[in-house]
Order: sequence, then C-alpha cells, then structure tokens
Amino acid sequence: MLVSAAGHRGRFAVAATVLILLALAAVPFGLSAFAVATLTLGLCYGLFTYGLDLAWGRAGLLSVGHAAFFGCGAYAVALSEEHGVPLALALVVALAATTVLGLIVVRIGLASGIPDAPLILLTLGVSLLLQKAATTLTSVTGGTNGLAVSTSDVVTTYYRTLVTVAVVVGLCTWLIVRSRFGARLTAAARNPERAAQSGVDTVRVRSAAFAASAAVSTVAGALYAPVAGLVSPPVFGLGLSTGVLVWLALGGRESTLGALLGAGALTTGQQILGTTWQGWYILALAALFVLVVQVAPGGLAGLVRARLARGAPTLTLPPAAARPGRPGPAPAPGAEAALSLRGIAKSFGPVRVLDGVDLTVQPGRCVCLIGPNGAGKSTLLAIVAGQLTADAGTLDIFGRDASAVPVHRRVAMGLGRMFQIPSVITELSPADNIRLARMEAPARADLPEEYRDLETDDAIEAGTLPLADRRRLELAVVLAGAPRLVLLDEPAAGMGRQDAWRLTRELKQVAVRTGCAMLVVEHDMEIVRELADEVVVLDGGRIIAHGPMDAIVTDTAVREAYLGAR
Ligand SMILES: Nc1ncnc2c1ncn2[C@@H]1O[C@H](COP(=O)(O)OP(=O)(O)OP(=O)(O)O)[C@@H](O)[C@H]1O
Repeated sequence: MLVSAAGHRGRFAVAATVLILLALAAVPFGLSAFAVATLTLGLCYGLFTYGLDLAWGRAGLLSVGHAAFFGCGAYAVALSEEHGVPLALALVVALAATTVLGLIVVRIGLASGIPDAPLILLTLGVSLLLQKAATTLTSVTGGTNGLAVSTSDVVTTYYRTLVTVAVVVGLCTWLIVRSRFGARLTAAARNPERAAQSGVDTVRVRSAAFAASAAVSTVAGALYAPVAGLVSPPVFGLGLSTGVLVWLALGGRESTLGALLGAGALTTGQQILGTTWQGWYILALAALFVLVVQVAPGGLAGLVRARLARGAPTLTLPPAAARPGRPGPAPAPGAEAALSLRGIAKSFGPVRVLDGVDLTVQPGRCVCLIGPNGAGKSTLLAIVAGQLTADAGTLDIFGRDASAVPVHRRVAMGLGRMFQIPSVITELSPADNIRLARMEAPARADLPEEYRDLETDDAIEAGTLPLADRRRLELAVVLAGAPRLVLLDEPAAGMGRQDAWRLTRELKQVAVRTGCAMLVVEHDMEIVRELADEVVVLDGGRIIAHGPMDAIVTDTAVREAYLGAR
C-alpha cells in the first residue's frame, strides 16, 4: 500500500503508462516500416536509458561509461551468432559478467568515500578498455569491422518482443523501486549520512542498484544488436555513454516515462533530422541539453511532476511494518553502561588528536563534552558514531564491543545521532523521513506527543522547513529509530536564543520520558548547565576534568585550559 500524499501523481503516472503502452501496442498497425524500425531503436535506447536511471537517477551514482554494459549485451548476441554459441547461454554469461563487473566497479568506486570522481573515472576506464579489447581481438570480435547480426524479422515480429521485454523489465524495477529496498535506496542516494545513521547499509543498496542498472543495460544492448545489424567497437564508446546521459537528463531522472520519452524522442529526432541536418542537429541537441539543465534540471518528467506536485513531496514510501511499541527503557540499577570508552587514541598523520580517552555514559544520563576549539570533541563523537576508527582503545555500546561495527549496524545497538547541521532528507516530507527511520529501527518507538504532528505531515518537503523546525524533525527522526543512546554535536548551533532554549528544554524532556542516554558536544555553557548530568572536559585530546557542572566551573585546570583564566 502506498501512502496517499502523492496519490493523484501516482494515478497520473499509471494512466500515462497505460496510454503509452496502448499506443505502443497499436504502432505496428498504423505506421510505416521505417517508423516502426525507428521506434524499435528508440525502445532499445529507452531501455538503456532506464538502466542508467537506476544508477544515476535512483542511486545517485554517475557513470560516464555505461556503454560498457550495453556493449557486452550487443556483443553477446553478435558473438553467439558468429561462433555458433547458443544465444541463451551467451546472454546468461553476459548478464552474469556485467552484473559482477558492475558490482566490482561500484564497490571500488564507493570504497574511498569520495563522491562521484572515482566512479566516473572507473566507468570511463572500463568502457575504454572494453572498446580497446573489441578492436584488437580481431579473430574473435572482427576488430574495427565488427560482427554482422541477422536482422530478418526486425520490422515485423521483433518490435513486439522488444515491447514485451521493456514492459517486463520496467514492471520488475518499478516494483523494486516501490519496495522497502527502494525506500532504502531513496534515503541512501539523497542523504547517505542520514541514511547510514538511520540504519541503512548505504553501500550495499547503492551497489545492488548499480549492478541492476548494469544488467538492464546489458539486456538493452542484446536487444539492440539485431536492430543495428552490426556490432562494432563504438558500441562501447564514449559517444554512446554520453548520449545516454543526455537522453536521461532531457527525459528526467527517477522517472520510467522520462527515460523512455527522452531516449525515444531523441532517437526519433536523430533518425528523422540527423541525416538531413547532420552537424546542425548535434548543435541543436547540445543547445537543448544546456537549456534543460539550466531551466529544468528535472528534465521533461520534472516539469510534469512540478505541475502535478503542488507542494507535495516528490516520493512516497511504503509504511513501516507495525512492531510492538517499546516503552522508554528505564535504567536498571547496575545495568551496563550505555557507552564505555577505554584508552581511545586517534592521530591524523603526525597530529595526535585523541590521547587515551576514558569516558562512560550511564543509561538515562546526559553527559556534555566541552573543551576549547581543536580539543578533539568532534573526532571523539565521530569515533563513537562509527564514522572514524580509533587507532587504539576499546568502545562498548550497551556492553557490546562496537569498535569494528559499521555505522548502520550501530543503530541496531541503540545508537542515534544528531548532526551539527540538521541532517534530514530534504526532498522528502517530514512523514516520509520518519517512516524511513522506523523501517530500520530495532523496535517501534512511539514519538512523544509534541512530535506526532510530523508523523502525518506529507504536505511539504523537509528542506523547506526553517532551521529550528528541521532540527525538531531531525530529533523526531532520531527518536523514531528507537535509540537508547543519542549523540549530539552542538545541537543549538546557528539557532536564535529562543529556539535554542526551546530545543534544550525538549531534549531534557525527551531524556526524561524515553530514558535515553545522551552524549552532547556543546560550547554554550548555559545549555550545558541546563542539560548535563555530568560534564567531561577535553583538552589536547585528553580528559582533564569530569564531574557536575558546579565542580567543573571552579576547576583550576579547566579554567586555565578552557576559559583561559590564570
Ligand atoms: N580529517 C582530519 N584530518 C586531519 N586533521 C583533522 C581531521 N579532523 C580533525 N582534525 C584535526 O583534529 C583536531 C581536533 O579536531 P576536532 O574537530 O575533533 O576538535 P573539536 O574539539 O571538535 O573542535 P571545535 O570545537 O572547533 O569543533 C583539530 O586540530 C583538527 O584540525
């Protein structure tokens, strides 16, 4: 069941899809052979564009060498015909190979944590490598001349085969995109940091989407071979890889119809105008591309969506399965610590940032971490969250060793996190943000009364909220993840005095009602005084004082280090 917020948009998409399918089914009865052949080619490219959309549109992974996968499909058909290999076997091998290749490429691309550049270079490198191989392995591939593929029934029965395959592939991926996997992918592509902090294995879901994208592109390539009649090295080339990017940008990402329309319209234009206009056609295409990127970055589909959306969020998600509500965990006497750090050390190159930090946060307690700039507070928080790994020391969360546990799994251990700049998925509604967090939560947590309005707020995008409301939403998202320990990095940063105080009071109430432990990095001493059960002072990577606020402010070492007093 889908959430109703974008119901009219969903109904429009279904109606438009049905109309297009009916039009496609009627095509062979009314059009000339040339027109049917053009549409057949457009459908192949449309499927290829749809494949790329799974990577670039849905998973946010830009590939400039997707022709590598398309070319493998085309060559599988050509090689099976040339060397007498059963077509089914050649296709299965090609699909398996491109899926694995896609997985390897995306895993390496994402490993560095640097966005875009590694994957762009890798995909480009792989496509050029395959083009080179196709050119030089003449005895197998026919070299630059390529291999001929029989085209006997392309204009008659092949069109129907293509429509059927395109519909099946489109339907399968449509179902996947609307599943829980699709919701995770949405979160991972739009805000990997928040998604991971909500329990989503972002690398895994994005890798799976990229591999699926490679497989769909391979299918498109296999369907293309008989339409083209010749498979040669340019099928792996940069021209096709960039062409499909243009089709997708024009049609609009994250839209099945956009991908098909972009590729279909431009292929038709190419077939009809390209031969007569030649260079002018390419120039007109480039101008159109620049215009669309500048005026309508969402492409044609984005324009339609914007007209239909009327302020509603761009996506809807399946509601989380109901799980039993979890009462706030009252700290049992003698219960294990929510957080226990022993001897944590961290260096960046020669700079020792943390030097043997011991720190304990008991269940239900709020510990404020203070210290001068550069003391290592954020570094310590990042180590607890799992973003950084300590060079030495132990880290236990509720009695379990978490040193080697990745960020998303720490959520299941009871960890939640608020960032210095509120981190929510800005393109989704507040309600969708909360649904996403609930999907991965280890238990169902009912939000405190004053946050319940957000659970049903599907009318706006979270990105349009003012800072204080975005912070409130982030807190609701964190609480929906049923945390037992929350990390907060300067939660009131950038807020006006009134909003900062309101948030501080809310945090205090949340701690009391849910029994959540908190580790808060904060500079504002009034907020620290209001929130902290204990204060820990870090200076030069070492803890120099630990105790109640009143004791801390009179501590000589603290005054010297932190307040600069003598
Ligand atoms: N990724 C990094 N690479 C190199 N040095 C870093 C890195 N991250 C932090 N540092 C350095 O580590 C030291 C501690 O930084 P950190 O941000 O943890 O301090 P902080 O106590 O949070 O400071 P502030 O209160 O100003 O945020 C600083 O000298 C900083 O320049």
